Amino acid sequence: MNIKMVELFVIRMPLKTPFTTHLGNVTEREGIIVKVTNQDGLSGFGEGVAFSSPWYTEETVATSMHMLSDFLIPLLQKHPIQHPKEAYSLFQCIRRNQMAKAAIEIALWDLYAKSKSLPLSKLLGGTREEIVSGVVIATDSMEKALKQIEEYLQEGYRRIKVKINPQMDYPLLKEIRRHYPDLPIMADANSAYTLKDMDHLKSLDEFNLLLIEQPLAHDDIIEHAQLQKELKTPICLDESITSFEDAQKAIKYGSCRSINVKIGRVGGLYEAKRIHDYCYERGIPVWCGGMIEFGISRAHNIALASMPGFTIPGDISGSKRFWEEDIISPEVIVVNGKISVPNVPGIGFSLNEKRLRETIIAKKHFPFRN
Ligand SMILES: O=C(O)CCC(=O)c1ccccc1C(=O)O
Ligand SMILES: [Mg+2]
Repeated sequence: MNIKMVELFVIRMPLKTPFTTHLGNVTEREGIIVKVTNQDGLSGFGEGVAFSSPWYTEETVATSMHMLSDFLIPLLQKHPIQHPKEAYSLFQCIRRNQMAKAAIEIALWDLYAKSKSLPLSKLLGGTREEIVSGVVIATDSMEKALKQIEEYLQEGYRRIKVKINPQMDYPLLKEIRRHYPDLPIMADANSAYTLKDMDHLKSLDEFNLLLIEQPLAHDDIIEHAQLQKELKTPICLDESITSFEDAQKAIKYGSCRSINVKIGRVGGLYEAKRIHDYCYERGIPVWCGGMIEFGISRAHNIALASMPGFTIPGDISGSKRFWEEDIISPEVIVVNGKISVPNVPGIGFSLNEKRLRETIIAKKHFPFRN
């Protein structure tokens, strides 16, 4: 791919409103923007989606910077590749660290798509011209949740997801259903329950949820299979699926009926596409998850979600959901609940250099000798 330079930029922005789950509050977001430039002067962009602390997965911004700087970029320097799908096997000698791997792997996909003058969505096999957007409600009170839902519906969103936990589930969902009997609703537990809560979780079946996401342990697929046998509501796995093999096992053993595909959590677009293809062949619906991300990762999500198996609206909201001003230009906008898939080479959005300068807190560069 004739790489000439890789640059890493750590940026930081406050969220417009705090994002609250039973695992804590996110009020500020740090992330890593990756820029890969080739000999022709074309650049591809990626984003590292690990958080500042390891509350969602074990990775952090600092561990990602370490992996990228000391292992992943040096591997690429030593072993030139012809196609981005080779990065996945090149990185296999490093255990896990999926978000660090994805950060640079997706930049290679963007660069490759640009070098072939193809939209990334088309390169991946995407077929949609627009995708249905969804928005997540993550707040600490019923009143705030209802107010946010009303506002988002007014902005055009057509599907919501609410964060739940044993202290805040049945009454919250009951109240939302009372106001919106037909709204497509998902509930995401981020592992707030155990099998002891089986009867309690069964009581949520009455709300006709699209699905319940990751009710049990973050690394479990065994007990989820037990739970799915008893629940009418489809279980969707998020945290438990960190690779194609995890997805295969979860489906084989009946641990879930849908998968939340996050590019960062599974180590890149190649692996995300493999999970999609496997599920698509078997009629298992998938959807694209979110990471409170900046625009570069959001743009990659849009390309991914244009593939035919992404039949459930994802957590892909507009740039304005989290940011006063996003890091991309133009920003991602939601019109009538939908986002259009760009039809220009690569991810279809460029880096907003002014916003980068305003939010940057560290940078590093890695020249390549060819
Ligand atoms: O980006 C978004 O829209 C938020 C999606 C979300 O729920 C989330 C955000 C950060 C970490 C984990 C999760 C999750 O899906 O569990
Ligand atoms: Mg989740």
